[in-house]
Amino acid sequence: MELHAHLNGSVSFSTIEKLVARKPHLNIEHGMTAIRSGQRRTLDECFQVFKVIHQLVDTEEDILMVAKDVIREFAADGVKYLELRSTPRKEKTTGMTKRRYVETVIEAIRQCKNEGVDIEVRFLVAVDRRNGAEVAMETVKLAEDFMLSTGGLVVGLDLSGDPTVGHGRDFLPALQKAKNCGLKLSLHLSEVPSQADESELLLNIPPDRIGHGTFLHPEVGGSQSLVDKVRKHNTPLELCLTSNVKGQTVSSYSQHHFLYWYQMGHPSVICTDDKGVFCTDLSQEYQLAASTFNLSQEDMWTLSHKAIDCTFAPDLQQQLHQKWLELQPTLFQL
Ligand SMILES: CNc1ncnc2c1ncn2[C@@H]1O[C@H](COP(=O)(O)O)[C@@H](O)[C@H]1O
Ligand SMILES: [Zn+2]
Repeated sequence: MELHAHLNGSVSFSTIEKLVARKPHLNIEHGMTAIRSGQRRTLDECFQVFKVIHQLVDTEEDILMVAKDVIREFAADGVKYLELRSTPRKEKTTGMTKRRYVETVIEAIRQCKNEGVDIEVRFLVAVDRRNGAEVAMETVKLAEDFMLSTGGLVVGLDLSGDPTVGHGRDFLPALQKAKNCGLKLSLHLSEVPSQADESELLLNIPPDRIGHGTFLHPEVGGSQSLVDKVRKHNTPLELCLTSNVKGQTVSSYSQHHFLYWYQMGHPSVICTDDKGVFCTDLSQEYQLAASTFNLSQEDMWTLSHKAIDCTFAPDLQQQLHQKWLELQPTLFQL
């Protein structure tokens, strides 16, 4: 179950190579698009990496290839249900529009389905906080249109982008509108310190899931009132270990807030965030969680099983539970 994956952050090395071959004039090397093992960057530097990738992915053909490759790679890793998220982008130079951007991602999802790739994929339209409130409102309208026209493939809205830019209050009307029209909300919350006010405000909506939530609890500068709100609504957290450690918002794997929420029995879903940029995959994230927090195979199985209840596709949940039941004996003996 992969519930938090940004499309352009998930581009693998082999896909980057194909993109570089299409655009040699950009002089982009792989060191500029990924943060390797042992390397760390500030979150700010991570956002520079996304800019480089966006230069490489600027046509409909690129989006189609990238989305199909990413879906196939998640499937090859054993992921059975994927919620992809991406920020619709307009590119003047290539004529790509935001609408075509979303249509192309949907096309990639449909093509993978027709080709028999063993994975269910749903899409969240992303709002990049850098682009401000007006664009956010336009994005919600776009997401609503696609939710209605894609037969349930577009299921929600994500709020992401550089957390140090803008304030959540500016996005409240757009987020509220999204919620009212039936889009599920996954919000990046307290990814960096000192955002308790913003998180308080956004938790009142309330969102359907939380991305990161690194600094929500009192021990790291959040507050009990924030934790209480999250618990009251039983809002699942999407937790991305490598992303937080490589982006330096968490000092080491053992310090990751996974443990805080997991020990509380709160719905916590392990995700990759940006498997390409952070050079990881979902299996590796599960492995890291297991080895860092001394969790058994059974614990890990239960963690992935419980994630089914956190999806934005309730229509698929029964089918996924069935799949987990069938898969369990083929993987290991509990
Ligand atoms: C590391 N933590 C993070 N925090 C916040 N936003 C992030 C992110 N990682 C990725 N994104 C968001 O996803 C975009 C890239 O994918 P798409 O072009 O949308 O497919 C980034 O530009 C940023 O807006
Ligand atoms: Zn994210």
